Amino acid sequence: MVNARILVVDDNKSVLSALEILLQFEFSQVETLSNPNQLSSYPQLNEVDLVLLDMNFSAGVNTGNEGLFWLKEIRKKTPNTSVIMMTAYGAVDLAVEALKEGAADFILKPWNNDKLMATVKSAFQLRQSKKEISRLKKKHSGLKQLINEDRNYIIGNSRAILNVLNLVRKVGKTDVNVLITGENGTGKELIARELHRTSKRKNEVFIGVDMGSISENLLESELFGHMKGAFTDAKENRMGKFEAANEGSLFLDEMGNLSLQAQSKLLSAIQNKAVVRVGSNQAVPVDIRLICATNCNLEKMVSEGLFREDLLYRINTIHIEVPPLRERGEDILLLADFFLKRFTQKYDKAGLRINQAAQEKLMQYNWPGNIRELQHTMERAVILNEGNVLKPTDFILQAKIGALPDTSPKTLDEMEQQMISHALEQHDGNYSAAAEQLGITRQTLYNKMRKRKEK
Ligand SMILES: Nc1ncnc2c1ncn2[C@@H]1O[C@H](COP(=O)(O)OP(=O)(O)OP(=O)(O)O)[C@@H](O)[C@H]1O
Repeated sequence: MVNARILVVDDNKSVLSALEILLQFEFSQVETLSNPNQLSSYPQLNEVDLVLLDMNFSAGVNTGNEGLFWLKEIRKKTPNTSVIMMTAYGAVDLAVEALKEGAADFILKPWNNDKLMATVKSAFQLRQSKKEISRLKKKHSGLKQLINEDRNYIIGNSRAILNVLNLVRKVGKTDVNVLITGENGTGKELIARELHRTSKRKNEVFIGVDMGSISENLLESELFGHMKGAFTDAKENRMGKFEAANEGSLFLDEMGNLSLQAQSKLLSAIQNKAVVRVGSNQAVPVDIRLICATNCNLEKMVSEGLFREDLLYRINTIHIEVPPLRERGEDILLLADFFLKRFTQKYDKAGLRINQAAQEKLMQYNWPGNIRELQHTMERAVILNEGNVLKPTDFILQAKIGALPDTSPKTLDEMEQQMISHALEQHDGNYSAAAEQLGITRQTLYNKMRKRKEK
């Protein structure tokens, strides 16, 4: 028994009862109606799965117009309900017209029971498939929204970041491939998301792949997908990131970590605008906007034979360089404040602020880990602080020597700056104590700090 609600509309009572008896064998709910005028107020018509509708109601009239009229009415009221037309006059042109108006199928009277049942069942299945498609479409668009959710804002007021954002706005609208370079933690992924958000693909997905974290033997299947049985763990067919990003943007991070073999496979996918799943020999076309990122100098890698020049040429139609945080001095406090707000909210520590000396400390540090390091530093400070004020000692800035660019002072000026920072840090931002340790007056220390800010 199929769980479906079916309504038969015909002014001939014997047709109604014959069809009711027949259909009840297969369908759980069969209802009948002899007057189509009652269709407009029929209870929960939108929950009827299928209507079997006569084409001619007024005695002696057989143009089919009445049936077509009621077909249109039903389609208007409940577009998802399937309608099968019934007529004793098998005019083909009438059938075609009804189908054009959206009827699911056509039955001729007198009907053959088996044929009628087959027609009704397949119309019902079609309706179920349409319902499923519309449910999946809704789910798909909900998922896309979730994936693209705008969780991150690009904070910054420095000339350097404003230039980058300006370029993003210009390039975002186009469909060109973009290469984003910059040190770790400078915000390359955020820029990539912004490019997607400002593009015409913004309602499609943004798929990110960290090329550095995928092992060589899995890379091809991750990017291009695989067929069931292609290798031991391939238990079923799976699409890769290229196919998943179809019509959207594909962000390939850590491009400098790709082996030459992987580079050549990637190049062929980009050139052909198609991928071949591992274990298949069929090319699947893909339409993606490619955004790549790296902290490596790919040009240098090309000259050393470590990166394919033709691949570099393909991926860097536009090159965006994201500046390190130390070159965006005026953004440090802006970002610190942004993260302070985020983490005081997250850890329920409203009212926490950063004092002047701590601000100096943040300003003077050179942030080798860039914005990610600042973000972690702020989070740690907010978690560990037990008062209302974040002081220099709350900020543990311990750049690991190996991971640091060379920060040893190269000029007298730099050495002085480091000594001042160190003294302030040791004395928790207390200017008098720091000045005493440095063997200068408090005023001289102030003057030096002021001059430094003016530079
Ligand atoms: N301008 C910014 N405003 C606010 N948050 C930022 C900004 N730039 C980066 N961030 C945050 O800093 C963190 C690091 O950024 P992101 O991951 O984009 O850097 P990345 O350059 O891609 O790093 P990696 O090279 O390590 O992949 C993220 O949490 C990001 O949200």
